[in-house]
Formats: sequence, C-alpha cells, structure tokens
Amino acid sequence: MQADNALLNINNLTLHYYTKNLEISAVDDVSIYVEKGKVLGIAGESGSGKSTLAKAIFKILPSSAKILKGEIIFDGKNILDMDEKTFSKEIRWKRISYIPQVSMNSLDPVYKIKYQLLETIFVHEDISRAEALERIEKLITSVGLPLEILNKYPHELSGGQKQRVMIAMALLLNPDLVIADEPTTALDVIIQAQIISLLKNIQQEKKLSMVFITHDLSLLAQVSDMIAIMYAGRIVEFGSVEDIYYNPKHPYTKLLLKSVPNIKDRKRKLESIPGEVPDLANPPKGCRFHPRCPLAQDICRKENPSPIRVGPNHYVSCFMVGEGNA
Ligand SMILES: Nc1ncnc2c1ncn2[C@@H]1O[C@H](COP(=O)(O)OP(=O)(O)OP(=O)(O)O)[C@@H](O)[C@H]1O
Repeated sequence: MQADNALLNINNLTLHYYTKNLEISAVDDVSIYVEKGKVLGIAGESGSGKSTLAKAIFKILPSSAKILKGEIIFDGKNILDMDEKTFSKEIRWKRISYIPQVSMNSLDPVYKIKYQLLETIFVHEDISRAEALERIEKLITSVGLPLEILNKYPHELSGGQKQRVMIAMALLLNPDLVIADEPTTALDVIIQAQIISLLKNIQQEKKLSMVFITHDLSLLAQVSDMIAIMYAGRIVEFGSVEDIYYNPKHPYTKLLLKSVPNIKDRKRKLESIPGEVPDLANPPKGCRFHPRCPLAQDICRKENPSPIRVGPNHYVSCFMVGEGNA
C-alpha cells in the first residue's frame, strides 16, 4: 500500500507492550500512508491503538513498548533506524510535531509560556532572541491568542488557550507533518469547533501534512482527506473521506457510521455496536472483529484478512468483501 506523493509510509508496523504479566498486542501489521499536504484521519474506539500509533511516529513510546516488525518511512528514511540523538536533533518538532490530548498537560508548570516557546526554538535553531520572539508573537497572534499570555504560567490559561499554545508550539519550527492526538477531547463543544477550524485553516494555508486522531467520526469528515478505521490494533479500512462515508465496505466501518449522529438526518436512530472491544492481551484469533461481526464465517475465526484493494485508494481487510455481503 503506497502512494506516489506520500510523506509518511507506515508498513506492517507491529508493536506490543510488555507489562509485568501481560503482552498487549496494541498495533498489529498496520500499513497506512500520509500524502504531502493532506490530512489522514484515524478513527476507532477507545483502546484501538490510535495513540500508540501516534507515539510511534513521534518516537515517544514508553520503554514497555517494543516494535516487533515493520517500518515508518518519513521522507524516504526509516525513522525506526534512527537513534534518539539524530531523531531529536533533525526530526522531532523540526519536521514532525505533535499536538497531544489536552489532558496530557504537556506544558511545564514552572515556566512562563514565552520561555517554553523560546526554549523549543533555541534547542534547534541558532537565531537571535529578538528574531525568535518576533516569530513567537506572530504565531501566538495567528492562533488567536492575545500576546499577554506569553507572560503567563500554564495554570493561568484555560484548556482551549493551552491547546492553542500547543498548536503554536507544533508550528514553531515549520514542520512538514503534524500529529494531532485527540486535540480537542475534553474541551467544550464550542471551543472544540473553534480549535478544529483553526487547525484546518492552518493546515491548508501552510500545506501541512497531518495525522488527526479521534474517536469521533463526525469530526473527521470536516478535517480529513483520507481516513483509516482502526479496530483492536489493526486497520480494517483505509480510503478517501468519500469512500469511507459514502461507500464503506467493512462491517465495522458501517456499524461505526451508524453510531454517529448525522446533522442532515436527525430522525435516524443511533445504533450502538453490540459486544465489547477485545482485550488486546488476549485478542481473538483470525479477524479481531469476528466476535462482534454480523457476517462472520468460519474463515474469519481462523485467519487474519489482508487488505484488499477495492478502489484506487480504498483498502478493506475483510473476507466477506466481494462475497456479495459487504
Ligand atoms: N504504557 C502502556 N503499557 C501497557 N499497555 C498500554 C500502554 N499504553 C496503552 N496500552 C494498551 O494498548 C492498547 C492501545 O491503547 P491506545 O491508548 O493506543 O488506544 P487508543 O485508541 O489511543 O485509546 P484512547 O482513545 O482511549 O486513547 C490498549 O489495550 C491499552 O490498554
């Protein structure tokens, strides 16, 4: 699965967490790509491995995570082969940046915002303080914040303001790829809408590539060009926004769409997906969705379906696709 214009290619990535007594299969044989200047949205229920995937791309996985297989090719180089020193000097923040979940409290509580932003610039660039400050002030204004916040401590800011600071931080060194990991979860709906439209405007203006992670499928239609649907550590469907919304093929994607409110069709009854997300310390054999799948057959209980190409950029991992069912 490759695109001519891809900036990021993840190929067959498989990683496990090792805890005291458990081996958790958090990401299994994942292959996806992000094209230059495009947004890849990744959706899936809680615990499906979305954040783990984001952390793998930014190389901030905890030491309990081990990559067992696969590659993450960024601009032609496998970043998994890069040592930490090279990655932090050449790639992290400079070429790939990261907007974490609001709850991650990524700002240092003891420093004013200005110093945290200055520090990020000075670690990577040899420019004067005046030049750095000028860039910071421009960015803070462009993310809709007043300049006064530069002299404040993180605890003096609201959740929405902190997230705007994180967006400014992510753009500080002009990266090519931004990974946004549930950037608006925990914010109220109005602030959430403002942050999403800010991110989308910046992405288009700067022609950024972006990975946008959420469990909220209705958000993804607004921001994405391509969408990957993740289930229990695997990508079950990958395609353009139109493919996923108007021509979904995987039974899980179809059920997930039915569980999302639709503004145009308020009368439609929302359906919840029966059953539970599997325990990744002991995932089901075969297709991991088979215990909840209305179409499951014997083969689904035994074998793991590989992605099948069903359109120019549309892939589905399901044995029942092409069987007249999906
Ligand atoms: N540090 C860790 N140690 C052990 N297991 C972990 C760790 N982090 C995540 N996991 C497990 O890996 C699996 C994938 O988790 P992950 O957080 O990547 O999913 P997610 O889709 O991002 O969920 P959410 O939307 O709730 O953030 C889960 O089973 C989770 O319990």
